Amino acid sequence: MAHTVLTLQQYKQQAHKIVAVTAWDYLLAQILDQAGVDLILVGDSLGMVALGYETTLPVTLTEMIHHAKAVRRGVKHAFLVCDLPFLSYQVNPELALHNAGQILKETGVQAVKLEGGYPTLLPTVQRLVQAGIPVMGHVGLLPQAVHRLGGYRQQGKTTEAAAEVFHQAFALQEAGIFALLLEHIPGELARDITQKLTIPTIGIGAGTDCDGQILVTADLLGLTAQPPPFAPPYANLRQQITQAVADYSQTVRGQA
Ligand SMILES: Nc1nc(=O)c2c([nH]1)NC[C@@H]1CN(c3ccc(C(=O)N[C@@H](CCC(=O)O)C(=O)O)cc3)CN21
Ligand SMILES: CC(C)C(=O)C(=O)O
Ligand SMILES: [Mg+2]
Repeated sequence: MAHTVLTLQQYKQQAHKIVAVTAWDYLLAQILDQAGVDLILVGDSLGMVALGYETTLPVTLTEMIHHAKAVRRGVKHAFLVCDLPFLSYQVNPELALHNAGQILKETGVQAVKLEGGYPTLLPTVQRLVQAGIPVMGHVGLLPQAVHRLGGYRQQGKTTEAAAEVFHQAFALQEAGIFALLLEHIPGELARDITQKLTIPTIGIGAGTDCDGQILVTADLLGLTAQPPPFAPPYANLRQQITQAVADYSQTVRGQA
């Protein structure tokens, strides 16, 4: 059975953890879906892992749509979400609805995710939800705000900063998001938010007490040259690929 927003809500109620990963192409998406993950995010981190940009800021709506269409063809069961890229939703709610709607129409993903919330983005979240588009929230470390934050540092460390993340989480739930991504915040803060919200939380670098976990697939597989400190590799594909190509090269050159 294909997953829906309801599956994710039930998982929270049943204390059944949500397994989420990112994808950017057909091949990996098909493998991830067949491996049985619950949620696949076409994350704008694809700008860094698949396109070689230094940050996620240059990623365009056209690029996200291109990758999301490829991912969609590989996914049959997982709930499929696409990140709204930088500047596709911050200008005003109407432009955000136009862009999010274009993503849903052209790619077949089921939901979109956007970074941040209170105060300016709440009307935007409401606008999308009213139009029938499920929206996932994202608080804590916001990679699209890397220049304002001064790096990819952990957020919510002081009492005031923690209260601010908490406030954002509640305001977004109130605005109608169906799930919330918590990135790079202390585990206790993520646990408190998870206990107090009725919608599921999905953590990355946010401890073990969220309703689910997400990792960038390149980090999970050990493909990334310099993964974030909170992303443990579950395979060593970078090294295995290097070895496979070395073996192949030796075979070919041996045929001289
Ligand atoms: N491959 C990949 N994995 C990710 O999880 C990811 C991306 N790319 N791109 C978008 C953002 C960027 N992320 C990152 C990147 C680096 C750190 C990191 O190195 N943090 C250090 C401090 C960095 C600093 O001070 O600037 C840390 O100790 O928290 C954390 C999250 C998470 N996201
Ligand atoms: C936090 C992560 C999962 C994300 O938004 C991305 O991969 O773009
Ligand atoms: Mg993202």
